[in-house]
Amino acid sequence: MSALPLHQAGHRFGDRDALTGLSFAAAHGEVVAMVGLNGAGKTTALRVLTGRLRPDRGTARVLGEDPATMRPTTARRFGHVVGAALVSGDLTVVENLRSAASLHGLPRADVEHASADVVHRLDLDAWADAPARTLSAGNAQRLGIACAVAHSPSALVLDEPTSALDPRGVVLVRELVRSLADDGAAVLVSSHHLDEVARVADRVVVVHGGRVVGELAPGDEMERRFFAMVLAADAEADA
Ligand SMILES: Nc1ncnc2c1ncn2[C@@H]1O[C@H](COP(=O)(O)OP(=O)(O)OP(=O)(O)O)[C@@H](O)[C@H]1O
Repeated sequence: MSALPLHQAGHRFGDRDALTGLSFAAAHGEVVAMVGLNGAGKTTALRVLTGRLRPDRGTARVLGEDPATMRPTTARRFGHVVGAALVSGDLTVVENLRSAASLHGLPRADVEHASADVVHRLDLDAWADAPARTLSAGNAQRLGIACAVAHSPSALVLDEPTSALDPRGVVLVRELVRSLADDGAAVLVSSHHLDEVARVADRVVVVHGGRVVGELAPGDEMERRFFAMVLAADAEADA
């Protein structure tokens, strides 16, 4: 079953079309990457999926529900980082994680273990007792992701999750995302890095001009095929 479908989603900011009939889905057990040029519509699509924007047309569903009116029981099975993460600067890394896990409804008995586990998986051990506001940009990004996954969500949406990360962080996030999908989660990430998504994604969706213009199988010549799709879409729009 598809956990994260968008169907013919449209959204306009003033006189600017951000989404122009965007459709795709991520199923349980798969990692789908959305790639596209700056301004293609990736973040707008993810904001629709997290309920922060209502599409002007079309539909979005997360775990079978409209994200804007999602029941709390469903929201607890969802994790996302799109824009600012749900992190308090005054709380320590571990306190933030306990808080995020509890807010997502993790049983009290499991909160401690889940928090410690994700701290370790994202190599934040040395910062466990540091206030979040003292973290470097890369470690703050790791913490935001950690807070989104501590409850082992069934659906996960991450906007450019490795933009501030060092090469080790990139590998750790890749392993984390992969293991969540292997455990059955539907994962959707946006990225600018074709070589990186090729390593983690089952499918790579190309967004251009607010819609999906093709799909790349991870592998050779992704860059060439990416630009061929984008140029073909531009030529079609100009015709
Ligand atoms: N709040 C806003 N107000 C007006 N226009 C917006 C707003 N947010 C996005 N846009 C416009 O919508 C279009 C899609 O933007 P979006 O941020 O979704 O692109 P993106 O693919 O995430 O880009 P990037 O790779 O640069 O992050 C762009 O033309 C952008 O200028």
